[in-house]
Amino acid sequence: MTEPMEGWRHVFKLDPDRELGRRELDAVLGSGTDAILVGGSSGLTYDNTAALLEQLASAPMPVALEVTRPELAMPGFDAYLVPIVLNTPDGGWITGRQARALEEWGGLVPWDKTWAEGYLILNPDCEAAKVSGAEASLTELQAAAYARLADRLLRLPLLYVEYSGRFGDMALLRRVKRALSGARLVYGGGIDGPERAAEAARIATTVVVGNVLYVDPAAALATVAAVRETVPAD
Ligand SMILES: CC(C)=CCC/C(C)=C/CC/C(C)=C/CC/C(C)=C/CC/C(C)=C/CC/C(C)=C/CC/C(C)=C/COP(=O)(O)OP(=O)(O)O
Ligand SMILES: O=P(O)(O)OC[C@@H](O)CO
Ligand SMILES: [Mg+2]
Repeated sequence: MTEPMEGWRHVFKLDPDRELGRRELDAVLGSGTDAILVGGSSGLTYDNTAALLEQLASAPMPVALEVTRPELAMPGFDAYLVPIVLNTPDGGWITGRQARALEEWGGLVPWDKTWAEGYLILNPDCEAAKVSGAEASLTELQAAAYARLADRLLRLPLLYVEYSGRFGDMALLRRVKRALSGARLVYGGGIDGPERAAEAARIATTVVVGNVLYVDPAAALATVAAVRETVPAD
């Protein structure tokens, strides 16, 4: 991977703090998804993350870790993504915690497979918004301004529009897309089956499916084909 998420249209996000049966996990591994992202905004520990990594040992697709705590730094993943929350007034979640973690891990980070992930958190009720104090109720204009900031000023490789737990505003997502020139647009939140997956895939380059896997695995698995069959409208 020379660019982050290169070739990833559909991604399943697995949360080490939640249980997925072996049968469901095998179905994910055989689903044809482009990648697995291991992440969550609370309850992640070294032990539960290492255990999930072990369960994913036979994955035929890349397995990446969203590094949300310093103690999750561990070898064995194909890629590491470090979140930066763009829309929080609390600098601790923009660069503070990341810099402190790099004091400890900086010399060991595999930089050729590590990237920053600019997060625009837009569901005020999601855990990530609460944890990071994100100002998540944004107008289209405000969201597009953050997109330009990420893309043009900070030149981040990824912009992750995050509605975790709720399906987002697709008109806003389209506006964000138009504001980007180089950053890859990643969308996640509230995809509960193929229809919403296709809607998001018409706009975003990468579509992330999380919670539904734990409540309705069949609906989750059906999102893979839906995303693959959808051509993004530019
Ligand atoms: C081998 C080796 C040393 C590997 C190195 C790995 C590495 C790159 C280490 C670098 C160290 C480093 C920089 C670590 C970062 C530490 C850190 C504290 C970063 C801050 C992360 C951050 C901004 C978190 C805020 C919350 C957030 C944006 C989380 C992203 C994931 C997310 C939104 C998950 C969804 O959560 P979920 O639980 O599903 O939400 P719901 O409950 O609402 O559904
Ligand atoms: O869990 P859902 O709502 O599918 O969201 C996926 C992902 O964006 C969470 O970080
Ligand atoms: Mg989740």
